[in-house]
Amino acid sequence: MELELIDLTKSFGSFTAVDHMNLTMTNGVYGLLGVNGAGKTTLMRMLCTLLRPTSGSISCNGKDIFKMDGEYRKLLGYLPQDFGFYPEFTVQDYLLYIAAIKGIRPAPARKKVRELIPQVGLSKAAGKKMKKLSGGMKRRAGIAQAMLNNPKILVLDEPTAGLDPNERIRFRNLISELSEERLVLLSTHIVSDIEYIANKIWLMKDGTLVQEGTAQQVIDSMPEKVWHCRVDHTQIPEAMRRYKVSNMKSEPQGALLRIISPERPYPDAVSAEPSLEDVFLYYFGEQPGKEKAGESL
Ligand SMILES: Nc1ncnc2c1ncn2[C@@H]1O[C@H](COP(=O)(O)OP(=O)(O)OP(=O)(O)O)[C@@H](O)[C@H]1O
Repeated sequence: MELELIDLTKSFGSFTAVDHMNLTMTNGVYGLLGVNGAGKTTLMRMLCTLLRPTSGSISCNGKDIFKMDGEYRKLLGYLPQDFGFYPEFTVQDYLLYIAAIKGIRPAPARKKVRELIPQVGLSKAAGKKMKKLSGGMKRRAGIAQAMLNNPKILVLDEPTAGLDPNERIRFRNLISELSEERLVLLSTHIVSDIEYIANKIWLMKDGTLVQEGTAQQVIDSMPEKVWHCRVDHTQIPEAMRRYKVSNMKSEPQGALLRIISPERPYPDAVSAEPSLEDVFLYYFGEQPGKEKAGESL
């Protein structure tokens, strides 16, 4: 399976949400990381043929996906950010209903639903109404609906939004399990969602890719260094103004700061191993010294 984006662009009026993106995906997990408004959903909606590009193309194994029509949709599973469900339906009925919409015949649909429910960890909830499920369970039901046609391409838009840490871990494991012999693209603005499971990470900002590679390659790409330093309480505001501070731990005698900076910020600062969180802050955090909106009011 190969998906190729060539010069892919989507504009809404004069605003360009996805700006001449070029990339190729094969089987494995791809993590699309970016802040709100980066263009992730727009990109995913184009990949699912729900939005037409303004220019450029997307091809699947060499064929234009917009010309493949039903053939492409058979290969595709999609979990939108806000997926609709019928609150009064049980999990099982909901999945059977979606299977019917997808044109899967009743007997194979029942078989697939029986297979998927335990796979997404919903065995005990199969007879529960959708409205009674926790956020994590709903998301898992959402993944199950995207998997009904056994898709070769699985697109998940912010699938971990609103999940608690346990549900996040469970979810990550599920994605890893599902990614065998499949192309999985998932978007998030939470680094830990993809740090350990994505074979490739894309950092997306203002409609373009600012960095790509394995977690380690993305970490190695950061041109600045990470420093640990202890400062007095009175120095904190100044440090926050001058530097990108990726973490601050307050202690009785001061604060332990994690700073991203090209040079040693304080004489006693010691250099630390950068993490993907630091890279995220480096590319997406506010510039030091910039006034925050409303600060002068
Ligand atoms: N139909 C539309 N008309 C006009 N502007 C749009 C439309 N859809 C998206 N945009 C704009 O395109 C930009 C990218 O939006 P998009 O939803 O793709 O970002 P995102 O990275 O998915 O963010 P989020 O995490 O908030 O969903 C935003 O500035 C958004 O306001």
